[in-house]
Amino acid sequence: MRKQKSVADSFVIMTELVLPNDTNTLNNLMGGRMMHLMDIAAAISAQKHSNRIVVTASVDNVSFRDSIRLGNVVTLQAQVTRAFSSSMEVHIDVWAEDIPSGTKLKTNEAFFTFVAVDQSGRPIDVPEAVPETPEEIALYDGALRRRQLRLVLAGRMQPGEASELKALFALE
Ligand SMILES: CCCCCCCCCCCCCCCC(=O)SCCNC(=O)CCNC(=O)[C@H](O)C(C)(C)COP(=O)(O)OP(=O)(O)OC[C@H]1O[C@@H](n2cnc3c(N)ncnc32)[C@H](O)[C@@H]1OP(=O)(O)O
Repeated sequence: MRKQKSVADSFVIMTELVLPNDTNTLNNLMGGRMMHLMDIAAAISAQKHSNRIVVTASVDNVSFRDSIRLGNVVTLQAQVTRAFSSSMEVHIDVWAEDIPSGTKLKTNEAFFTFVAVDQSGRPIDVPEAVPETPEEIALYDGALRRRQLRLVLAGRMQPGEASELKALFALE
């Protein structure tokens, strides 16, 4: 039987201070730097779940609605939502905090997919991820639909095979 792990065991929290080297000429955190931080936090979460080396396979859309300012404290929270065979979906939330004014704003959210690999870079199976709280269950339930959508967009799945998407759009 496949090993099971609670999704909560993959929870990661990472905190960074936005320094001058991280910003553009408007003193806002650069998008690429933010993506780097998100990739690291999410990868650590996937590693905690799989106890394996992981590689980033895809990132779902990341939008930059609010800028993060020089001197803000950035908090990233990542957790595996669901594991498939060798791949894991990780959900990540990002907050920016201005400590002097005491304000904290959620600025970004994204889903990353990581694949666990062996020493030769070949995909290797990971434990099942078991959700427990209502929020974890909702993320778990939506993960198959998101997986099918990203695999169709990546040209790795035929739209006709995407059962969850067909149900969503009533394609037949
Ligand atoms: C214990 C360890 C300690 C280590 C302590 C170090 C700590 C330090 C922490 C810092 C950690 C930083 C971590 C950065 C992580 C990088 O940034 S890694 C660099 C960027 N990423 C890469 O270079 C990956 C390049 N791509 C690849 O290697 C291959 O395409 C992949 C992803 C392994 C897939 O290989 P493949 O031969 O196509 O395999 P295939 O069997 O077709 O698919 C395997 C799985 O991938 C999924 N997949 C493939 N493509 C996609 C896609 N586009 N979208 C979604 N899923 C996909 C498939 O659906 C399948 O999933 P399952 O059905 O098995 O669940």
